[in-house]
Amino acid sequence: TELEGLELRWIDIPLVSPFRTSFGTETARRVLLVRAVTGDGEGWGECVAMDEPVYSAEYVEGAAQVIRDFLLPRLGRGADPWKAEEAFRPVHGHPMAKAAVGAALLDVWLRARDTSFGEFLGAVRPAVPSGVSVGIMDSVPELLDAVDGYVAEGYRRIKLKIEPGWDVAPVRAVRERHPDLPLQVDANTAYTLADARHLARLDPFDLLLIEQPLPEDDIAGHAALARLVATPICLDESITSAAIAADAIVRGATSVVNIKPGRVGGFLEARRVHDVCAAHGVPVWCGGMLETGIGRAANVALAALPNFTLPGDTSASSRYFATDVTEPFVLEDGALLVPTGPGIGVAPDEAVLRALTVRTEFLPA
Ligand SMILES: O=C(O)CCC(=O)N[C@@H](C(=O)O)c1ccccc1
Repeated sequence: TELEGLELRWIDIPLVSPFRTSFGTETARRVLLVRAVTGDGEGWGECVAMDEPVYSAEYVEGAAQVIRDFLLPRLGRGADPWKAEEAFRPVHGHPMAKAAVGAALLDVWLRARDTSFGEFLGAVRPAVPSGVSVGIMDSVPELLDAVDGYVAEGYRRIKLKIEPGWDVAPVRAVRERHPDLPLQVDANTAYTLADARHLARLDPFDLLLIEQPLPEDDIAGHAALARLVATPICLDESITSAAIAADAIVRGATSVVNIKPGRVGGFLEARRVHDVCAAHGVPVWCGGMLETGIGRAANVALAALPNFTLPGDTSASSRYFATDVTEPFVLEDGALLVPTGPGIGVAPDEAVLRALTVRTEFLPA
């Protein structure tokens, strides 16, 4: 069937607590949602770009313009997710903008065929174990309180944000408090190869991995670092496609991969990254970008694929939001249930959406 148009919807959703990473602190999210309208109905996608280009080069206003001026015109009235991926290929970069449109088209395509994201992608389990990401805090006691709370909630893995000056001490404190807890760290590119000896001081704490210690374009640097530290290196920002995942793996730059559909251009490519990593015996886990229930639902379905063998940043809605845009995702025995309804299996609550909406714009195909 034909595409009638895309609705862009900007929402402001507050965070339950400030979230500090090596590139800044967030207290609320400006989120761009995309609703695809076709003759078959509608589908939803969430653009994971932040308000400012500090995680990667994309940002909300830029993504909206790329969708309006460069992606939608290339779709014409086409609504086929594969043809859309092909139509977007001449546009360089902008994976998060592409992924948001692609997810909305895939959602409406699957709803029309009464097929869930999980069935379509190849989910092999009904629930996925949840990890949780813990931001940089003002003090170690404050960090320990936060970690204790998440462990009490049942989270299966803790990820600590680190940066120079906040790394060995907080990791040591958490490890001493929780000797058997699956634990990993995320540097968000905050270190250099000169920090190798310092990062090796994390080796005694039995971490699952060190995520993206170096800048995203430094594949060779991560390969050199992997030879200098014992803890496995995991890449996030560096992995923008299945081909790049394969290159990073064969060059010894990464032995675990964080998959984020928005970072790689969409769910079709995310599955290719999963498959390439599986072919190399490299485990993957599902990263997070503080998604609302719309993006979270699709991520949970992806995280149920066979090679997602590590808990991801697929936390409960309450980790970030007092009120989610959809029915909240709730931790059950430390896991989230994979939605079974058609498409992403969830829908935004109209009243909540209206209350959070800053602006909408309908773009006719
Ligand atoms: O649980 C979540 O959704 C967030 C997990 C997380 O730490 N995301 C990090 C990241 O670098 O992966 C991030 C934080 C803020 C903005 C972008 C990314």
